[in-house]
Parts: sequence; C-alpha cells; structure tokens
Amino acid sequence: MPAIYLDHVSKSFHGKAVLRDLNLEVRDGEYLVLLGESGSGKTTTLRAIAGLEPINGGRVRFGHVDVTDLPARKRNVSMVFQHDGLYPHLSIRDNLSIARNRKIDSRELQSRIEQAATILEIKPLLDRLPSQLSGGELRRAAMAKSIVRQADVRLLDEPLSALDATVRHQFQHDLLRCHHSQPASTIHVTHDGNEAMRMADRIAVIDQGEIVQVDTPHNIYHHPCCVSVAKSIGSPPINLLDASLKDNQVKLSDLDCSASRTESWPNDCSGDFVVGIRPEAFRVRDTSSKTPIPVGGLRFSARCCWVAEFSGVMHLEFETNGKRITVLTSPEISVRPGELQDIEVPWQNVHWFPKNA
Ligand SMILES: Nc1ncnc2c1ncn2[C@@H]1O[C@H](COP(=O)(O)OP(=O)(O)OP(=O)(O)O)[C@@H](O)[C@H]1O
Repeated sequence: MPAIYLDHVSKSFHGKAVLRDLNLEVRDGEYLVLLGESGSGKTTTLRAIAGLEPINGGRVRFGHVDVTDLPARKRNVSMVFQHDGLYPHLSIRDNLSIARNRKIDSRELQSRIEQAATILEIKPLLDRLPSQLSGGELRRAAMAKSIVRQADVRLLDEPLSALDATVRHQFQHDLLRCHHSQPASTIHVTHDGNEAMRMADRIAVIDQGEIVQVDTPHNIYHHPCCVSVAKSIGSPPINLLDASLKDNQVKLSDLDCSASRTESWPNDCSGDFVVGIRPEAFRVRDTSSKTPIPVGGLRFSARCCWVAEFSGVMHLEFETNGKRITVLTSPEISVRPGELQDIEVPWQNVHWFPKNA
C-alpha cells in the first residue's frame, strides 16, 4: 500500500484560506491521527486526499503516483464518516456488497464480506437493516465496508464521536484490530487528544490549516513544539503560566515566585515566555512526611481549593495570585481544601514557549 504525501497543499473557501501550504507524509501502512480543534481544517484535508474537494495549490501523491488530478472514484480510497453512510433500505450484507471498488466475482465478494464480518464481529447482523443496529454496531458495519473495499488508503473522520464511553472504548480496539488485519495507510481525524494518544502510530497536529508538529504520541506529549500542540494533548490539560526571563532570573507572576538561571532554560533566554507544566509534573509536599522536597526546580506555595479522587489519582486545584493550577498526585499525599502547600516542579518538567511565537 502506498504512502500518502501532501506537498504544499492549499485550499480556500470564498477567499478564506483553510489549508495553508500544508505538508504531510503518512507512511506506508501507518495509522496516523490528525488532531486539531474544530475548524482547523481536518475534514477538508481528508476530502482533498479523497478527491472530493479540489485544491487550489500543491500536490497529493499516493506513493509515486500523483493523484491530484484524478477523480475520487479512481483513487482507491475508503472514507468512513462519523455518520455511518449505510443505505437504510438495504441489509448490512447488501450494503457491504456494493462497497467493492471494482467488479469482482461473487465468490471473491462473499469471501471479503465474510472476512470483514469476522474481523468486526458483525456476522449475526448481516441480514438486518441499519435501523435494527445500535450505534456501535453501525460503526462496525461502516468500517466493514472499508475492509470489503480493500482500499490502499483509509480515511476515518471522527469515527468515535457520539458513542458512549463503553462502546467507544470497544470500537477503538475494533479499529486497531481491523487496521492490523488489513493494513492501509490510514488517517484518523479527531479533536480528542486522549483518543489520539491511544490509537496513533504518529500524531499530526493541525492548527489553522497548517501542520505544526508530527511525531509519536510520546514525543508530542513530552516535547510539544508550541502552545497549541501542548494544549491539544493531556487530560487534565497542561497548565500555562506567564513567565519573564531577565538577567538570569525567571519570574512567574502567576505563581508569585522567582528563581535563578539553570542549564535547562532556553539558550536565547530573555523576554517573555509561556511556561507549560503538566498536572502530574508537580510534586506536592506530603505534610505527614519528614522528607524535604528535592532541590533543583521551581518552588512556590499555593492554597488548595479543590480535591477529588478519580480512578485512583488525586486531582487537586490550587489557587495562587488569582490563577488556578491543576495538579495530579497519588492518593497517599494527603491535602485538604484550604491548606497552604509547598509545591515544586523539577526544571526538566517545565516547557518553555516564546510568547506570541
Ligand atoms: N464547503 C465549504 N464552504 C465554505 N467553507 C467551508 C466549507 N467546508 C469547510 N469550510 C470551512 O473551512 C474551515 C475548516 O473546516 P473543516 O471542516 O475542514 O474543519 P474541521 O477541523 O474538520 O472541523 P470539525 O472538527 O468541526 O469538523 C471551517 O472554517 C469551515 O467553516
């Protein structure tokens, strides 16, 4: 199956640029998640690849083949939308039968339907109408169409949206099982950072029609290149605080604290920055412990204003200088609302982003 290349793709609607000089490579057989806020251009990107939306500039290639000027029906792409796209008057079997992209004999067709129904566990549903299926079953049937089609390129537009939590969790597994059983170069579109982290080989973050970072989920999480990428991943979201650096001193007015220069600060260090700190990067001093907080980080005091435990993790909110910060700790750390706490962040867990970059 071919890799997908978007080279300097641009697209405007009524004079408004929606894709701006967009470059992206999806490797052969890769499961790439395209992550971005609503309106950032995700669906337009998929439609440009599928040939459903003409582009204003740039090229789209599948491997060595330039498909920019090919009509959609000649691209061998399967697109799965958030709505299932099944014909309501046809049984699931008949919907699958017409999903093939070219004429194949009936034995081959039956074998593909059998394979798709087995992978997606919809065999008992084949003779039902779409109206007789649950939301999760409809998504599996829609995905089965893509297996029958045997497309080289698979485009999934918000395939997990509007499913309840249990079905969504199951369908995530179904999608990956499907991908591994019949690999295709795949783009899965979502605005949900957790979903991207769970599913992607690599994540491409799109912001206002531009790809701002492409990397593994680990690197996107731990080494975001800018504030928009840092914000796109993580639950609870990253804490973003104003900082200024001058004469080897950093001042964080939001935390009412300052500290001296260390090696981990940006090289070109003076001016205004936004610092990003993940909720789990803070260390809260356990008041019942005699062990001091290790040195080598940012230190400040803040008053706890909210405590709750979810799934064995303590979620704490602290207030300092009118700014709220979110902290995750283990349940062994005992903190109560109203208490003033010493908090530290090791320097290596502080992300620096130039302000207004
Ligand atoms: N056919 C169209 N005509 C005019 N504007 C359009 C058209 N299609 C999309 N747009 C605009 O292009 C921008 C990007 O839309 P797109 O659907 O690609 O975003 P998205 O990231 O997929 O958003 P969402 O997550 O909300 O689906 C939006 O501002 C949208 O209003």
